[in-house]
Amino acid sequence: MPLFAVLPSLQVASVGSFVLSSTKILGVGSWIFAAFWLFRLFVYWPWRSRLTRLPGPPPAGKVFGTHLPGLMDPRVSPRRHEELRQQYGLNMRIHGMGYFDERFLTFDPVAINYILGRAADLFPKPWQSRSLVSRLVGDGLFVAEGEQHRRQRKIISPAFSNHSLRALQPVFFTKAIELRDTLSKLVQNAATSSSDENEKVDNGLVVDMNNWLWRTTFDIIGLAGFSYSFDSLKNEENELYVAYRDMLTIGVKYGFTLRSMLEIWFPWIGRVFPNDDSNAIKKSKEIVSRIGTEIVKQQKAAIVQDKMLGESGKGRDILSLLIGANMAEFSAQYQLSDEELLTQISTLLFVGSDTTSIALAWILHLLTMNPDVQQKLREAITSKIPSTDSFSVTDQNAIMSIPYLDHVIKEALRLIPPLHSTLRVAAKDDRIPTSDGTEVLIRAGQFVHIAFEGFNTRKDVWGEDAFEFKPERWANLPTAAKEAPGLVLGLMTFSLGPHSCPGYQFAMLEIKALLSALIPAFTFEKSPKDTIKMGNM
Ligand code: HEM
Repeated sequence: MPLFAVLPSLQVASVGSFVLSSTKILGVGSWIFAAFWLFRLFVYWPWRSRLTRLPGPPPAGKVFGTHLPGLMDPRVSPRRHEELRQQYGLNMRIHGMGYFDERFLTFDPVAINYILGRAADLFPKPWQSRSLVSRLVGDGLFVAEGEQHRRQRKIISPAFSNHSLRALQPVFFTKAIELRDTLSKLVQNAATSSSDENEKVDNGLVVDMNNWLWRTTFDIIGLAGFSYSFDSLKNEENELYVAYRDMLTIGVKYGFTLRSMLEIWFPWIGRVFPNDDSNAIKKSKEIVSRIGTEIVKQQKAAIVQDKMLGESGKGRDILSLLIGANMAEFSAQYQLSDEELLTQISTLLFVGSDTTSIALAWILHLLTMNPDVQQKLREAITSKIPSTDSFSVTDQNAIMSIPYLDHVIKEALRLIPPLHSTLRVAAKDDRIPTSDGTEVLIRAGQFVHIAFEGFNTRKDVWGEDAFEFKPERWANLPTAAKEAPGLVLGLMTFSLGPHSCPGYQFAMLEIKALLSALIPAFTFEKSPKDTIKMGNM
């Protein structure tokens, strides 16, 4: 009724009553909209969901009860996943934002292969999480879906080939040695000076390894990614370094606020009501974009010049290989615009530095908890090369094929994957096959949780000691672990399918170079502050 009463009055309204009538319409419209959503949320969705048929933990509360905190918080999630798996099997139903939001949680290799193998079309990343990342780094490879993703992936793949990555090996070792020498100086200075910003303990020094590793991996991705020198190991003043670090720090903090969630649905809020955080992100993005555009321009010019001189392929960093592939004739149908090339720089910084530095920090942590493994690793490295002061190309190649080094890294990546899970959403109603031959019926719009850590620590695959750090297991893997299909390096850590990590070999080479410089030079112990304590050998 109110709707009928309002509509005619609109046609004859004076300015004043027009405002009044519009307000009424808005009010009524909002109520209809809200009623529609409530009906959809509390009646239609639960009614149409078929995940109810799956086993799963009881609802965590009446209306908005959720299982997410236990599954998303890495401090508790590994054990929680194991509990759930033991109680409900490989495939289960969980609740996301409330009882109405039924989601599919799976540890089943058949289901995961089906979902991630069709990620681009049938199970894309949810637009909400893509929008969060895209606001920081643009629509690069990590965010793109469908045809846009296929094109970008096709062009970027050759840059991650074995051959291309081997050519980057010297960059990894140069930076690894620089880090080692910088830390050595810190330890030596601490021994001779009476005061130091780092805390001295016994024969060593407490050092914030997170910070040093992040600076090193950032320098490496700058040089190997696009021949750009951040030199952050020397100081943290480079304009692009500061801009990117600020953007990421604020972005991660900002990403979990109510305002940021609202901005996902109503992006105009950020434009109409800017605040300090959104201004800082905007400023950082402008700097990244300005310097990134210059880098793309220079690289393009260098490639054109190389071609004219008949020296194509001189540039060996990821971006130049990418631009080279983009300019090649075979790629005409996949060609990326300059804007897309620019977003690949932000994407490389986003996915290529933090992940590796987090992995390294956890590896060092695990080595402090297992001094016997640390010692064995040291011996494995020093027995392979004559001197660890510098690394010849022969030494570098020898290091890359030390089995125990490989096993230590894979075991750490198994136990503590830097990205602990991924989320997908069903683009349409579908039937997901499972390993027991049944099918899970999922409705369009329902979320799928794939927990990398939960998959990597399945006791039925890895054995009762699945939660223990045992690099030796990689010398003789259980049959079930060997047989899991489609995995990268036998792990779920790098995901699988069309969105799997193209940088996994890059990361392995980089981590190997850094460990082989650090482990022979220092002993790492757990510090009283729970940071990693480091002492001279
Ligand atoms: C230990 C280190 C690393 C780990 C654990 C890791 C893990 C992952 C995972 C799990 C994904 C898929 C995410 C998802 O689908 O939700 C991913 C994507 C990606 N990673 Fe890595 N990554 C690492 C290092 C690197 C490095 C060093 C690079 C580049 C130099 C890189 C480049 C990428 C790119 C470009 C994507 C997006 C791929 C796509 O969507 O097609 N990653 N990574």
